[in-house]
Amino acid sequence: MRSNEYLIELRDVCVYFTERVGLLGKRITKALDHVNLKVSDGDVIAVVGESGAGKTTMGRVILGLQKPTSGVALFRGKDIYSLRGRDFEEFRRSVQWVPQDPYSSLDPSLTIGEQLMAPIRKWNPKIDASARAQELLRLVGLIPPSFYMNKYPHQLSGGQRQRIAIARSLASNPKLIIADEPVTMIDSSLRIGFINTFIDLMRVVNLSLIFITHDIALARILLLKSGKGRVVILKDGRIVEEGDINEIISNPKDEYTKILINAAPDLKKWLKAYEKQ
Ligand SMILES: Nc1ncnc2c1ncn2[C@@H]1O[C@H](COP(=O)(O)OP(=O)(O)OP(=O)(O)O)[C@@H](O)[C@H]1O
Repeated sequence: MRSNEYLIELRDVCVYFTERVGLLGKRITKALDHVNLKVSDGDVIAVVGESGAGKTTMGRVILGLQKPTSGVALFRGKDIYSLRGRDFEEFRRSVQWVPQDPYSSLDPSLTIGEQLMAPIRKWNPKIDASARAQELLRLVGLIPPSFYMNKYPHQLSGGQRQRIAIARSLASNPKLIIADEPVTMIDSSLRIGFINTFIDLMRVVNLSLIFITHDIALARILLLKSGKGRVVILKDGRIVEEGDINEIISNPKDEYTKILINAAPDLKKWLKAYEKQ
C-alpha cells in the first residue's frame, strides 16, 4: 500500500518531554518511543496500556495537537504538522476526538441543540443544522431527539452526556474518531451499550475508530463485536504487541500483556474456558 492510501500513518514517532529537576538536572519522559502505526479507512484499533503508557499522547499526535520530537505523523501521506489551507481543513474535518470526560467538552450554558448545531454550521453551512443535529442524536441512541435538543448538559446523565460528545464529534462527517477512555466515567452496566453504539456508528457512517482504554477485556469486547480490527499494546511509549486480540490474549508474547490480562478478571475466566476447549 502506498503511504497516501493510509488514513493515518505514524513513522518512527517519538515524543519526549523534558522537565527541569532542581537547578541543573532534567528528567526526560519518553511518552512515545519509536512508534509505528498504520490506520486504514474502516479500521478499528484498540490501544491498550496502563496509566502513563502513552495512549493519550498517541491520540494527541494523531489529532495534530502534539508534534513529535522526531519521526512523522501522516494524514493521507502528508505530514500533519505541515498541513496548510485546504489540506489542513480536510484533516481537521476528518479526525475527531471523543474525550474521557464529557463535562470538559460540553458548554454548560448552551443547550444540546446549540452545541450540536454550531459545529454542523461550521462544517456544512448549507444544510439544515437542526435536522442534522436531530439525526446525530438518533444515531447515538438519544431518542426522541427533540426531547434532548432543548436540554442543558446538567439535565442529562453522564452516559447521555457522553453520547452527546460522540454526536458532536460526528458533526464534521469525520473519517476517524479517536475515543480516549470514552466509557470510564460511565456506569459499568452501561458500557456494553456504548460499545454497541460505536459499532453501529462505524457501520452506518463508515468510520475508523481508535479506541483508547486501559481495560483489555473491554478492547476484546469491542473488537469481537465489531468483527474486525486489532489491538495495540502500549508500554512505556512503545508498542510491545499488535495484532488479533484473541491470539494475543491466548498467547501473549510480552510479560506486560500478561500483566494486563491478569488485571482483567473477565479475561482470566475466558482464558480458562478457552484452554478447556
Ligand atoms: N505535557 C507533558 N509534560 C510532561 N510529561 C508528560 C506530558 N504529557 C504526558 N506526559 C507524560 O508522558 C507519559 C505518557 O502520558 P499519557 O497521558 O500519554 O499516558 P496515558 O497512557 O494516556 O495515561 P492515562 O491512562 O493515565 O491517561 C506519562 O509519563 C506522562 O506523565
